[in-house]
Amino acid sequence: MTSLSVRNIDLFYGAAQALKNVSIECQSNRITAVLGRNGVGKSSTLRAITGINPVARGEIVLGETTLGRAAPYRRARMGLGYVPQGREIFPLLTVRENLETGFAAISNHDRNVPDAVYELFPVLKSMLNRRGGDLSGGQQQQLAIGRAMVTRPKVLVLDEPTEGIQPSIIKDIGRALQFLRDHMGMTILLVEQYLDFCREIADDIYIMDRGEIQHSGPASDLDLPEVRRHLMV
Ligand SMILES: Nc1ncnc2c1ncn2[C@@H]1O[C@H](COP(=O)(O)OP(=O)(O)OP(=O)(O)O)[C@@H](O)[C@H]1O
Repeated sequence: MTSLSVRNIDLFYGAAQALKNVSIECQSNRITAVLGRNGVGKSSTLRAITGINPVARGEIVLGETTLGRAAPYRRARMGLGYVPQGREIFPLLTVRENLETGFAAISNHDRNVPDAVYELFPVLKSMLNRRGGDLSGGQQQQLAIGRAMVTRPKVLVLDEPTEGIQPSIIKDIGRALQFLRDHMGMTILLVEQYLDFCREIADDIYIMDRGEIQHSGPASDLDLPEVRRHLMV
């Protein structure tokens, strides 16, 4: 059981500050959601956590380990799984090959696809030899989560897993994330614009606006009018 702490991070793109003093506590075995409109800094937060973009200030701690300047592949080996925005499936590789790209982050004797991937997403098993690019958006999202599961993450971070996906598959994805929390001991952080999905599956919710955390607390205590005010364009 591993927690993830984001502590007082600042992140810049050139002179533009995208994140200001952002702190997020993801407790072990809980689902934490960061909600916010387009462009408020959600993806930047995940790119700081995964090490794709360096932070100018603050620290990120995975379990007991401060990540410092560790490269993304090292973070993956330490147990950090990442499902990027837009899924980043390889369109010309098969479903099986896409899943196997996760092997790069793990040691030789773990190089297999866990049964749980096919139990959670049976459609992947039936489409193993199809090209990634032939899958629907929802199937690609399931494949992206399956690929992250291949790396046996202790902490899984997901960038807008419901984006562009039909409601029935959103429900499947919500159930899958709850299964990973409840039965595989994963700590989950997701960023989203879809309030109802977060209220349904998250334990803790943070609201982000203009690069800053504006509000946080247990999902059961959400001040809905305040949250909707931050989510309005
Ligand atoms: N590579 C980059 N170079 C310069 N500015 C960037 C870059 N990536 C993001 N930004 C800017 O940083 C701010 C935060 O963007 P970010 O993508 O983190 O927001 P977001 O909340 O994830 O939005 P979205 O839902 O559109 O992905 C925005 O003003 C955006 O234009």
